[in-house]
Amino acid sequence: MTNTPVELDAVSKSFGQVEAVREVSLAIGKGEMFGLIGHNGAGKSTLFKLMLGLLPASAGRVRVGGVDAASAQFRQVRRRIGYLPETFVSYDNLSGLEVLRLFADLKGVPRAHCPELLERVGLAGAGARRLHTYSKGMRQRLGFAQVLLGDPELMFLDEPTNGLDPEGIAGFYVILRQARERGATIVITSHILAEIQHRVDRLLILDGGRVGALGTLAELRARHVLPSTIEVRLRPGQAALAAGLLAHLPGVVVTADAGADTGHASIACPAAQKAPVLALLAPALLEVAIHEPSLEDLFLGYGGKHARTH
Ligand SMILES: Nc1ncnc2c1ncn2[C@@H]1O[C@H](COP(=O)(O)OP(=O)(O)OP(=O)(O)O)[C@@H](O)[C@H]1O
Repeated sequence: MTNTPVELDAVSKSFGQVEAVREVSLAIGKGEMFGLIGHNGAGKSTLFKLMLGLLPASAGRVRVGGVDAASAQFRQVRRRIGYLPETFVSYDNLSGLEVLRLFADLKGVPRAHCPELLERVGLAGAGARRLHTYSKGMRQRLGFAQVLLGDPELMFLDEPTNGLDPEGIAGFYVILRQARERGATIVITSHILAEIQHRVDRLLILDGGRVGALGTLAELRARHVLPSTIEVRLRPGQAALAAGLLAHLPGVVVTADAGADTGHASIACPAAQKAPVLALLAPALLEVAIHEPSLEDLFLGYGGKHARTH
């Protein structure tokens, strides 16, 4: 695959009056783990379908694997892509192993790989069971096994950890890490922002179908100056004084426990003020913890405002 497996150039998609995706331009590099987040109705699934060639764009150009997604040659590229839809649905009266074999045939992958794949996703003992007996998490695991058939160079995973237990989630990310080690490119969506924020290289926050923000978590933090939070415990009687001590520092807001003197204060603080705050409090400081703005904080500052559920 090319060095830029995904290239979107001013891509838009409308369904009647609804502009689901609006002028999105984006390039995802080979080996990148790329996160796509946005509120319900922000356009994530539509963008996935555009990148998979399942929907034609209304405007703009979609190139995946170096090939135009609207062209006849794209069928060849699609064979090298793994896709996990938001809900993995298959034939309920087939066993897990039979379903996987079916997908192996469709992808042109030897059936002999199927039992090993079931084992990798934690379904070794359940391959002979029919799908209608599977739990939600087991279906998701089977869907993931289907994605891994043929070691795809590019994976699109739509809320892949939905329904997985904590052990399943940890195992899932181990498999993704192994896939990346062999050079795979991964595009992932999730509503569980804490889970993906330290796992993706870059993020796109879709806001009402548009690019709300694009970059690494560090870049987004730097660009959209959100305060860090410094939690401190000070010597007895000092917490109430902290507010006065820090009052002249621009942008610093102190919230101290009222009433009981726990010595605890929470300080919202622009990045540039962290060192001066700590220097001023140092003589009275017993404990300190610094929390940087999370992806959730950033998200609520962008697309979070614009949920679209119609
Ligand atoms: N086939 C369709 N026909 C009409 N409107 C559609 C169709 N598919 C999506 N939409 C609309 O396009 C917008 C974007 O939907 P999309 O499913 O891409 O959002 P999403 O970000 O994946 O949402 P969620 O987080 O809820 O899965 C929504 O307003 C949705 O109602």
